[in-house]
Amino acid sequence: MSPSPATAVVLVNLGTPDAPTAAAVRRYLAEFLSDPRVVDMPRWLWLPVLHLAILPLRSRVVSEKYASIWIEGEHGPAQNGRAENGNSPLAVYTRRLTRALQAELPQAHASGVRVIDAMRYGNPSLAATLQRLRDEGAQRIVVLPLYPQYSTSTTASVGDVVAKFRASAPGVEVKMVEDYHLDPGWVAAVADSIRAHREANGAGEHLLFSFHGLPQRFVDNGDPYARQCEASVAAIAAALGLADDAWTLCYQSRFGREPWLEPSTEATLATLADRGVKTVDVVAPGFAVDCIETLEEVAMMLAKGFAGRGGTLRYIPCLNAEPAHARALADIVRPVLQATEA
Ligand SMILES: C=CC1=C(C)c2cc3[nH]c(cc4nc(cc5[nH]c(cc1n2)c(C)c5CCC(=O)O)C(CCC(=O)O)=C4C)c(C)c3C=C
Ligand SMILES: [Fe+2]
Ligand SMILES: [Fe+2]
Repeated sequence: MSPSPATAVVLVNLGTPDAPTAAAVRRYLAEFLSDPRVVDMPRWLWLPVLHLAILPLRSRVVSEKYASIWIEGEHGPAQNGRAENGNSPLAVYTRRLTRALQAELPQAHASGVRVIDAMRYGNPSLAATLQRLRDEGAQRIVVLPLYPQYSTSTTASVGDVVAKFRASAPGVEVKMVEDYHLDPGWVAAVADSIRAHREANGAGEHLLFSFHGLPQRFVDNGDPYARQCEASVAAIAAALGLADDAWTLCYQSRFGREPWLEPSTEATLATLADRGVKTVDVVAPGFAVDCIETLEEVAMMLAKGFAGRGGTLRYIPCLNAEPAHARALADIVRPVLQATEA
């Protein structure tokens, strides 16, 4: 066997349950929702609420949603110590994107670069992946969180794991990409995916840019997420030459009772239906790959709700493992790799 390359790129996504069962969803949500970056209530208050009220109810309901989108028949070789979560769309597309990026980067470093996928929560664990790379002799690691827009709840949480690893492995150089919300290659790839959808299906009467939401309080406390979502959309709309009244930026996937970013995707669709709009295209440029929030919430539930109001919602898939996506990420990673070689 050839020795492992001394340079690695780690594509990090949020994470997903190992199976579409209540028990697996409970394990995953327990880890995810215990992260103070995600829910910042005092632990003594939040942990009892989480374990006694939220997890018992939500795990079963959400496991049925996962079951409705689980990808069948994907039994590729086990990679990166993965358990059986290979068939969650988020895991499948992240793994395919990792392979596509690997194919884009062969010449980036004299000794070759190994591209590997990892998850902030669940499997394959980011912390364990970084430790394994160190044990296998990696000297330089570039961590690329698959969040185009920076948020403390997502990117900074990956940063926490990276910071802990750095402290435990002073000999390894670790760089992390903070965001790529205005990267020209990424903006062009998203714009091209919308253009291709419009060429194939005709343009809908209105285009929604739907992003995962965040408590408004996070933004009030300085989280740049909403500003970066707005900047991404302005750049994508400009690349497409869209008129200002042809699109709306909105936020989906609300969780809990406090105010989240507005307007919500659901309320925006209701307003459009009331105005008599019949066809709406929805794209989700905050998600690198499709997942429960795009496939179940948007393409299934919100589409059903809009159909009930007499309209048609056409969901434009995420960039997933498209070659243009892998090329954009390669262009983002290459200069960081070169900077680590010096
Ligand atoms: C307080 C709760 C949550 C915050 C804050 C939050 C921010 C946030 N999340 C993403 C991206 C994804 N979230 C996903 C699922 C998901 N998110 C929450 C809650 C918060 N997210 C929950 C409870 C769940 C699980 C599903 C559910 O129970 O409804 C996913 C998909 C995971 C999958 O397996 O498919 C992604 C991706 C971002 C970008 C973000 C802040 C900007
Ligand atoms: Fe989320
Ligand atoms: Fe959700």
